[in-house]
Amino acid sequence: METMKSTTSYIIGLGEALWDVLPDGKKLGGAPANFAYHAGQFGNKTLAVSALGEDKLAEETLAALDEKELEYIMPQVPYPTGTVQVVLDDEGVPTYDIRENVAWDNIPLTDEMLAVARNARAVCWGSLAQRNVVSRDTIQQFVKATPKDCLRIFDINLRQTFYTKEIIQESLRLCNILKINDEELVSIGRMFGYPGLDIENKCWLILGKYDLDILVLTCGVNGSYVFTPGTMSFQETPKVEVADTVGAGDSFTGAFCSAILKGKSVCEAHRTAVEVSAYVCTQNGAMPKLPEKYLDKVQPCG
Ligand SMILES: OC[C@H]1O[C@](O)(CO)[C@@H](O)[C@@H]1O
Repeated sequence: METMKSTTSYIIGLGEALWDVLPDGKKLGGAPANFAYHAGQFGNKTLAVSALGEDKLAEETLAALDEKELEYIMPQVPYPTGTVQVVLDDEGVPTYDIRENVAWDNIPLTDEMLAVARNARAVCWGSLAQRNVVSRDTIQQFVKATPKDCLRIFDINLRQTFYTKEIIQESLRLCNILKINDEELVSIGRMFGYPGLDIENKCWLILGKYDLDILVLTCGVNGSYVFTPGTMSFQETPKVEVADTVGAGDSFTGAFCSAILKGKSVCEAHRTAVEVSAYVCTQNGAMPKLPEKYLDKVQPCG
C-alpha cells in the first residue's frame, strides 16, 4: 500500500545515496541511506532522501531500494548517480575514492521533502553531502524545518578533505545528537584548537559548547562511549571476524536512534548499537539484513 509521505512521521537519512564499488562487486551505500535502512529493520517507518542521475545506475538504485523495502525521495537530476571506489586493507578497514559532482551533490529541495521534514521523528545527516552548495542548502533547510522534538543527528562522517570548519560548526549548531569516531575527534580537536585534551574532555567540551543532548563516540576495536549532560556510558567492542567495516558506524547510529525512539535508556540503546554494528562488520557492504535475534529485543543494560 502506498503511504502518504507528507503525513507519515519518518526517521530520515538525508544526503548521499550511492554505490560502493567493493572488491567483490557493487553494493548500495551512502551513510544516510545506510542509517535509514538499519533504523528501518527495527520496524520504523524510514525514508532515504537524496538524488539520483538520469542513468542506468539510477534505475538499478531504485530497484535495489525497492528490494530492500527502503522508502525514498530521490529526484532525478542531470548528474551521474554517485559511485565510490572502496579499497579494503588487511583488517577490512575501507578507504573511499568518492566521485565528485554527482547527483547527490545536487539534491533539490522539494515541497515533498519539506513536508516530511515538518513531521520527522528523527533525521540523520553528515558532512560529505554538504561539500556542494546545492545539497548543503537543501540539508540545512530540511533540518531547520523539523519539529522541536525531532532527534537531529549529525553523524559527522568526515571523508577525505570534503569538509570545512564552517560546515561542521553550522551542523553542530543544528543537531541535538552528535555521532563521531575517534579519528574524527582528533581532526575536530585540531580544527577547533584543543588538540591537547584527552578524548573524554574533548567530548564533554563539545557536548557543553553546542548544548547537545547526546554525543556518541565510537573507537573501533577500543570500544565506544555515549555522553549525555552528566552521564557517560562505555561499552567494549565485541570481538568478531571482520569482513569489512563499511557502514558499521551507520548501523550503530540507526540502531541507537531506533532504541531511543522506542523509549529505551541511553545505556540500552548503546548496548544494542554495539551488537548491531559488530554484526555488520562480519558482513560485506553497508546494508546487510540483520538476523532476527538483533531485532526482537533491545539489549539489556549491565
Ligand atoms: O557515505 C560515504 C561512504 O561512507 C559509507 O556510508 C560508509 O559509512 C559508504 O557506504 C559510503 O561510500
